[in-house]
Amino acid sequence: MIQLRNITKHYPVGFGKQEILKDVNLHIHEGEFVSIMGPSGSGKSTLLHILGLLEEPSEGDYYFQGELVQKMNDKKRTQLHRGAIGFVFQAYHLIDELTVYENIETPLLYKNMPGSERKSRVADILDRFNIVAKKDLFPNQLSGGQQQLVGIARAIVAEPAVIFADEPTGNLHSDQAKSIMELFAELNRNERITIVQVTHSDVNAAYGNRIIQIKDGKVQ
Ligand SMILES: Nc1ncnc2c1ncn2[C@@H]1O[C@H](COP(=O)(O)OP(=O)(O)OP(=O)(O)O)[C@@H](O)[C@H]1O
Repeated sequence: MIQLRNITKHYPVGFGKQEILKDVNLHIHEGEFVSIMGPSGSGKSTLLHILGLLEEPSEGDYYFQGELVQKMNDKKRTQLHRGAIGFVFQAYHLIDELTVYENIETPLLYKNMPGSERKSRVADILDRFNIVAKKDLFPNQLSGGQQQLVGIARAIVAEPAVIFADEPTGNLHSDQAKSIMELFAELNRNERITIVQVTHSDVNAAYGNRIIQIKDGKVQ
């Protein structure tokens, strides 16, 4: 599903450049639940952003579902963002001015889905995540764990093939973290959604079926 070949990423620093990712080769198959681990600053988020089409690599080839990402036009990338890819951020990134319901509905508005289908999809997700009673509240009226649930609900409402999650439980208590991880494991197992998470936690990594270690920008 995902293949990286000789990916590098560097940023200009003074007259030189700082290498963040060095010659990364990676294969992620459909249905895997992969955890990316490594020390702070080793390039985990940078790698995840490249995988999630939020950043461009400096060199190398990235194939997503068999297609070379560099050759995709903006329309195709936008399509992938709206359909195939869900991204979950550590800091939730919900829209403060929208209610829980509206936040979750947003990705479906971009897909030109009929109103009745939109309503039923959002209702299903609210029900499944046990947040029906919160649907008219705004993000700042929710706990961190509830906000992250909404973030995940928004990421999966359009039924993506893959979810990229950057330390999704980084700001949560351990019991909240546990329910989020159980939810990911269930989505992976029952709905065959491929999951790639960045985590510092061995406990969270154990929910997946493969660990990718990264150190100094290199996959070990
Ligand atoms: N836009 C940027 N410009 C310059 N350097 C950057 C930029 N983005 C990231 N870096 C650098 O790239 C390195 C790797 O950052 P990254 O966020 O990928 O690490 P990480 O492994 O996710 O770290 P952490 O576990 O602390 O979140 C860091 O040294 C960071 O300063």
